[in-house]
Amino acid sequence: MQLKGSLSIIIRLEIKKSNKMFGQIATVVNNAEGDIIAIDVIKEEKDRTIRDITVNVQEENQIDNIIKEINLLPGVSTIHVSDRTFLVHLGGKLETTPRLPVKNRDDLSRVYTPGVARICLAISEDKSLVHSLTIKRNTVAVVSDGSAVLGLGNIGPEAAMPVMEGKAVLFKQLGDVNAFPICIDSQDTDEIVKMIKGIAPSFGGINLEDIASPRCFEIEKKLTEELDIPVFHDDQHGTAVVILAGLLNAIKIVQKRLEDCKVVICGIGAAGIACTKMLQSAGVQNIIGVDRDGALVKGKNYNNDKWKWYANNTNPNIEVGSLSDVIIDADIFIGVSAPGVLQVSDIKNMGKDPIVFAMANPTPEILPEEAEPYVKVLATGRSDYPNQINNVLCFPGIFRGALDVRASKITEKMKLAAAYAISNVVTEEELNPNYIIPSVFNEKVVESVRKAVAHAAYQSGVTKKD
Ligand SMILES: NC(=O)C1=CN([C@@H]2O[C@H](COP(=O)(O)OP(=O)(O)OC[C@H]3O[C@@H](n4cnc5c(N)ncnc54)[C@H](O)[C@@H]3O)[C@@H](O)[C@H]2O)C=CC1
Ligand SMILES: CC(=O)C(=O)O
Ligand SMILES: [Mg+2]
Repeated sequence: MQLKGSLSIIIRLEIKKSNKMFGQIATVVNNAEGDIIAIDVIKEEKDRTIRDITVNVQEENQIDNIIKEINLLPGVSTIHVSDRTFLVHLGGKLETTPRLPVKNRDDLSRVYTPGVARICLAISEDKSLVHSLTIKRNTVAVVSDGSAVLGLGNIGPEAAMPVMEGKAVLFKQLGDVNAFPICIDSQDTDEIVKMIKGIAPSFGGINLEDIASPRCFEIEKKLTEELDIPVFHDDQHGTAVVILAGLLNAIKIVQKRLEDCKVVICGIGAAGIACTKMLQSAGVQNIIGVDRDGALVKGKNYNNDKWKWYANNTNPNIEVGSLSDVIIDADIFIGVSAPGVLQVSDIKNMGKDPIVFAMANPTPEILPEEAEPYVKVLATGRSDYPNQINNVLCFPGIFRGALDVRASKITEKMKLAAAYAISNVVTEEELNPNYIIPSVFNEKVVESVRKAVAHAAYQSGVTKKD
């Protein structure tokens, strides 16, 4: 699969000093539409120089072109090529760090045996002490079965690991929540539930990730019923929270009311269904869901309970047909489906000042370059375009808030509070079509979400701690 989007490579070159070739190297890279962003001298010898050039390209096949052309230049040869994204993944992105040093026998006897036995016995007498005396209090499992990884599909648990590690890094960096990537080698609902219940004693929360629908709904429901720690399927609720946050601001720019808007959602899976429910909670009335076979409508027979619910509770005007049919006059398009599903001609048929959230990862439903001339507000799930609508704006803060008050669940009230908190980080003065949602690095985000979620948890009556 060829992926489009900023790729960064480092090419190590040997250049004979007798041939002054650097200008030609730059020309070759430029002609292949690569962008040289750094040059480092690795070694200087009398008759040769070794240099690393860092080049950004948009597509993988440009890399082969650049290397081929460079190797044709007299006196120049490539020693090796490394992909900077692969380099940051070498050895994984995480490690565990002890919170205290063990310097001598005295420390050892407290941290480990015999001293630790007293702590074990205390917890065995009062299980709730596990929250104050172990890592559980501040630790989340990021669990996937590898069945719906980003928009890449069912690529399996091993291939899901880099995404789960990435989520764990973000949990820690943004929310100071410890997180472990746990990829399970089973795609059987009951088996997954059993495995997660089995590891739950070690964790203060379970973040389900990239588990395909409809299996993800059943897994989340069973775990929520059976565990006393928050269980949160990020692709459903994290995404829905951030979409609502973005829409609350986008709608101000186009001066419409959510209640009056026609919203088309493409991809009625985990993210699409949760997003629909959240928008309904915020007052949207006319939502039309579209999947591979077109719009979901009342009266059609669906073999999945979620779609039956969907058909009966959305699309009030019973609009039928393909995405291109039902998108006519829509105010808002939300894509949580697959790359390239939306055409420019569809956007042209939308109502005045279209809002388009093309959120499939890593390649959106329409490329921003194509859509931009025809939309008023555009957002994607990616960090290399403005308006990144990504659940990373939600999950660190929502778990930070939930863990701080030892919430046993994440309720609708807590999710709505998170959405409003995220949207309110953007002030009236800052709001513009390229800034409807705060950056992931905006330090106010996690703190605002944390406070709002903790408060809503009290109001929902699900806290176990002041
Ligand atoms: N930006 C963000 O924060 C997030 C983005 N996403 C993206 O949304 C997409 C869906 O994710 P999930 O809901 O977790 O997956 P899912 O597998 O639960 O649902 C995907 C749905 O899209 C449908 N679909 C696939 N191709 C389609 C097409 N050509 N036309 C219409 N429908 C189509 C599938 O039938 C399925 O119902 C993925 O690309 C994922 O990366 C998901 C969560 C967060
Ligand atoms: C962002 C995310 O969770 C996804 O694309 O699946
Ligand atoms: Mg995901």
